[in-house]
Amino acid sequence: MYKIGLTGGIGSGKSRVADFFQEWGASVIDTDAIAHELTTVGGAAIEPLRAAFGAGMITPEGALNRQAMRDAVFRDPSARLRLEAIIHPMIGRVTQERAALATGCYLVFVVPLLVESGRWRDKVDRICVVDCDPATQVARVQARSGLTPEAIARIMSAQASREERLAVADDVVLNDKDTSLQALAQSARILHDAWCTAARQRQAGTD
Ligand SMILES: CC(C)(COP(=O)(O)OP(=O)(O)OC[C@H]1O[C@@H](n2cnc3c(N)ncnc32)[C@H](O)[C@@H]1O)[C@@H](O)C(=O)NCCC(=O)NCCS
Ligand SMILES: Nc1ncnc2c1ncn2[C@@H]1O[C@H](COP(=O)(O)OP(=O)(O)OP(=O)(O)O)[C@@H](O)[C@H]1O
Repeated sequence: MYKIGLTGGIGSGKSRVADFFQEWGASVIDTDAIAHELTTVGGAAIEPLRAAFGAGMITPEGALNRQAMRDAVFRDPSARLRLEAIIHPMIGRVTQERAALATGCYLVFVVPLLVESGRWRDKVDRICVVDCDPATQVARVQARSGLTPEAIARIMSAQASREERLAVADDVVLNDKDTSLQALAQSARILHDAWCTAARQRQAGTD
């Protein structure tokens, strides 16, 4: 199956762009959503996280205390690495299981840390970056979550830079402060059409 790795910094608009591709017939696997499933009440990561970080990181209901974990890991890189060492292999396994079942004209993996992980280049046909200026990222995340600009800056400093992402991109969707949702849909549509064509050509070549 033709595979796309879709990435971008926090608040760049990855989920919005992935929603368009899904509406147009692609399969979408969102690793952020998988991380949330693993850390909700009864999620497979809860007990390993309780053992590694203590009961204070788990809510009375049995979900991950996201605010406490956010405060811990984006202030302390060693804590972030411990969290990632537990949860990333789990995310990887679920991602593989879902990819094996995927249908549609092509498959999109939404991966916030695609560039950082360095493990995706050989797993996808195209790397697509949703590109956004950092000030707009901060404004969008603030509007969505109410996090302070300082908290958002800490998260962004744990991520690749705009330049590092663009350096590995095969395709770029610009989604900066002047990009309307209509313009975003238009640029996404151009990529969708190109990927469908490439996927069909690949299929024809293997028939
Ligand atoms: C630290 C946690 C609990 C904070 O939860 P919160 O609800 O505030 O954020 P959420 O999970 O919705 O993530 C929002 C965005 O933060 C950024 N982010 C999340 N984890 C990381 C990370 N380890 N490094 C850098 N940025 C990250 C991404 O841009 C992501 O889209 C959560 O982000 C988490 O469990 N992170 C570890 C899993 C992970 O690495 N996820 C991202 C890639 S799959
Ligand atoms: N071009 C745009 N015009 C207006 N709002 C936008 C635009 N692009 C994205 N947004 C809004 O900005 C917010 C962030 O977008 P989105 O959730 O798609 O980003 P993301 O890259 O998936 O972020 P995260 O990494 O935090 O999950 C959302 O509320 C979304 O609706």
